[in-house]
Amino acid sequence: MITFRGLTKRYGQKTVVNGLTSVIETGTVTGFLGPNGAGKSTTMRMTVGLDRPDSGDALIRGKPYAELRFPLREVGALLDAKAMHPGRSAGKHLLAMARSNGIAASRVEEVLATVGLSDVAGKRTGTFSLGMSQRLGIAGALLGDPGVLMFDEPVNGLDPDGVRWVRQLMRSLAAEGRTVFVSSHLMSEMQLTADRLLVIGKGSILADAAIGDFIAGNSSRSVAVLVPDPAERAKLADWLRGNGRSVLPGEGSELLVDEATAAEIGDLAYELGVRLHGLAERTASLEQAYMELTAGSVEYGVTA
Ligand SMILES: Nc1ncnc2c1ncn2[C@@H]1O[C@H](COP(=O)(O)OP(=O)(O)OP(=O)(O)O)[C@@H](O)[C@H]1O
Repeated sequence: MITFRGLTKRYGQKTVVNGLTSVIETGTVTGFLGPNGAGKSTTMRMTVGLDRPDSGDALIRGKPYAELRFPLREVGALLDAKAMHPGRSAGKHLLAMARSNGIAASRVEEVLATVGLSDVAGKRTGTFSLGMSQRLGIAGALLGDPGVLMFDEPVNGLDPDGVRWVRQLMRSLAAEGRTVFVSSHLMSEMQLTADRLLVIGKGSILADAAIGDFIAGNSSRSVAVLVPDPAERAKLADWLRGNGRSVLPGEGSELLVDEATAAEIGDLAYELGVRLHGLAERTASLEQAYMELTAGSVEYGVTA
């Protein structure tokens, strides 16, 4: 569990993390989302003692990071994949980390195998591609077998196979009862990986919810209805509009009815004698819900 209590960070005049209060639960993957510059990395850095909060705190299983005797055994973090000594081999890099935290040297081989880097254990990390560095960073996070894991954009630079591997890894870490806190800009990936979401904009919380509730609460539900006969299509659309419903023409013979259920529209069509070729509820994607929620919090956007 990670607990944020009024966590606040200012750089000069700017408050980049503003009174963040939340509990990141064990046994779940919590996605940490927000536009560029929202304060995600700063929050994660403060959690592992790399930045000092101006007020408030972040606790790992109830303790500040500075009070953890062997921090790598409590919390593993991948924050900046390229932040390692370029002249050191992957194996030596992990061995140094293990030694500093009283972790058995045998863990090095284990985690290298887990991330698929056993064959390049002797290679200098400076020669690694971004994807390999990400894998090594993940190996470092797993090294101490910690109960809390934090990953800042872990799929950055990974190929599709690697992206899927990270997704499965996050899911299995959470299934083992660990706390997994992960930031990403890949909404489709987050939709597949996360149980809960913490969304921030300009340093403040915009949403803290289960992913299903987040999508339902930040997007409208619609039903796509396929009515092959134009006259019947107009009849159905007119009836709905006459009853205060919002109806938009879709592709071809399709109508899109806002805030409706398939059962409701199916029953109505039956009563009106309108023949249907299709009826499907459209659930919004995480991307749509996220875009609607964060529209006012994008700092570094371009106007289309
Ligand atoms: N060392 C620093 N000195 C001054 N400002 C900083 C420093 N580190 C971060 N900032 C500022 O804090 C804000 C939050 O940055 P942060 O990297 O935490 O955002 P983020 O949500 O991780 O963004 P991204 O999605 O782009 O990685 C930004 O405006 C950034 O410019």
